[in-house]
Amino acid sequence: MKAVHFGAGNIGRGFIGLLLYQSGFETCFVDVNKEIVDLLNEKRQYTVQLANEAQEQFSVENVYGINSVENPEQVAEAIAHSDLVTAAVGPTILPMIAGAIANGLKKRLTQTKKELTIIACENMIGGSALLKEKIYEQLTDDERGQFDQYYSFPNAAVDRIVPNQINEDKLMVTVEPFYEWIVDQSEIKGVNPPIHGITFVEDLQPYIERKLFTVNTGHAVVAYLGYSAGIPYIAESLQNKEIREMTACILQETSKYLITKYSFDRKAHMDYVEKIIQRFANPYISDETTRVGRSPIRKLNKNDRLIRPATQYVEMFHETPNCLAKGIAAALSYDYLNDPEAKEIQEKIQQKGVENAIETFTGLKADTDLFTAVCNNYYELVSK
Ligand SMILES: NC(=O)c1ccc[n+]([C@@H]2O[C@H](COP(=O)([O-])OP(=O)(O)OC[C@H]3O[C@@H](n4cnc5c(N)ncnc54)[C@H](O)[C@@H]3O)[C@@H](O)[C@H]2O)c1
Ligand SMILES: O=P(O)(O)OC[C@@H](O)[C@@H](O)[C@H](O)[C@H](O)CO
Repeated sequence: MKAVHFGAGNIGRGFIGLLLYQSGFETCFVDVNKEIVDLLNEKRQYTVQLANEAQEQFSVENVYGINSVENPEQVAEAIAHSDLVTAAVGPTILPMIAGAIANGLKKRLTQTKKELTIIACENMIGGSALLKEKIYEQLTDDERGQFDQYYSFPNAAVDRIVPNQINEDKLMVTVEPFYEWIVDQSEIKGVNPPIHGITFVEDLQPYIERKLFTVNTGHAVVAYLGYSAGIPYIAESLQNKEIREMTACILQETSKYLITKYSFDRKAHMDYVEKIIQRFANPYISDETTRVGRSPIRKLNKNDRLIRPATQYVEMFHETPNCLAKGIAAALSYDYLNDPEAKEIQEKIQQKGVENAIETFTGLKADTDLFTAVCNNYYELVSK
């Protein structure tokens, strides 16, 4: 079996590539990073190491790379002969890989009429659906009809903390032991991809919201508050009492929303939250606050980990989630200027004021209690 995976980065190599190999796939990594692609082609294998006391190592073999800038034709050819296409490039990059996937899928139709599953493994609601939308924008009506018949784009939730790597061996990836990959099987045409480690579900919504609004909401807040306190790493940030308590409070708010919306068992959900805080505190991982806080405009989007649980909370309980409001304010105050999105937010705040920035980046309306709470928390944070 052959898989084409876009994005040979942390999660691509450290999670998706590992499970694909363990499930018997040959994996073609498509990336724009020449160094990584060349190394994959030279070594044809790499090592994944677990971030725990035993530091267990796994060898991932049967891999190669294609540089999509230099060799777009090879990418199309690989997709035409593949049994699975996956991606982990980041939500904002999905539109940029859509053309290459569209070309490959068109070529595939000239050679076989077998079904194919395409899965975007990004931290967002509806990642594969967005990829499909961007691919379909490039097709004729006739091609859309054929794609509808053979290709499916099930959404997914992917969970494994993979920090930025600082290994001498540039292909090696250190990952946390925990992992979860959940795929919406109701969308799949033909048989489910035979990957050990995927959990197939009929309705992904509870799983993706639980993951995004617990792991990623909590993670983002630790990152922004940690950064603002001058702490470079996530685990170290959690040792700060104020940050730990604020994170717990925010996760109480998202839990209240999730438990009410999806009727999760309270005890099981609170155990899930506790386990996640322990994962953040993993002493064998050095995860930078600037990695976890990266792309704050994306994270402040109305459908992402901060605003969506806050607005859903207001809608459901008719009260303001004050801790989430502080987390949102912390994201707005994130002034790591090497991050282009943080820079853009800070420039907007300087030029037009924080009220304008809140409206622009979060979509919150100025006459709401949540907007006022975010604004007040922002002024409090920056005056410290
Ligand atoms: N790292 C994690 O802990 C983690 C966990 C779960 C989900 N995710 C999600 O996985 C995605 C990737 O995250 P990551 O941490 O692996 O990031 P990363 O930066 O390590 O990897 C992204 C890779 O995509 C490549 N890329 C960029 N543009 C490309 C293009 N046009 N074509 C092909 N490849 C391209 C980059 O060169 C890089 O190798 C994100 O959506 C992230 O939210 C990450
Ligand atoms: O990848 P992002 O930028 O959406 O979020 C940063 C981290 O929270 C994220 O990568 C987590 O490590 C991951 O989602 C854990 O499963």
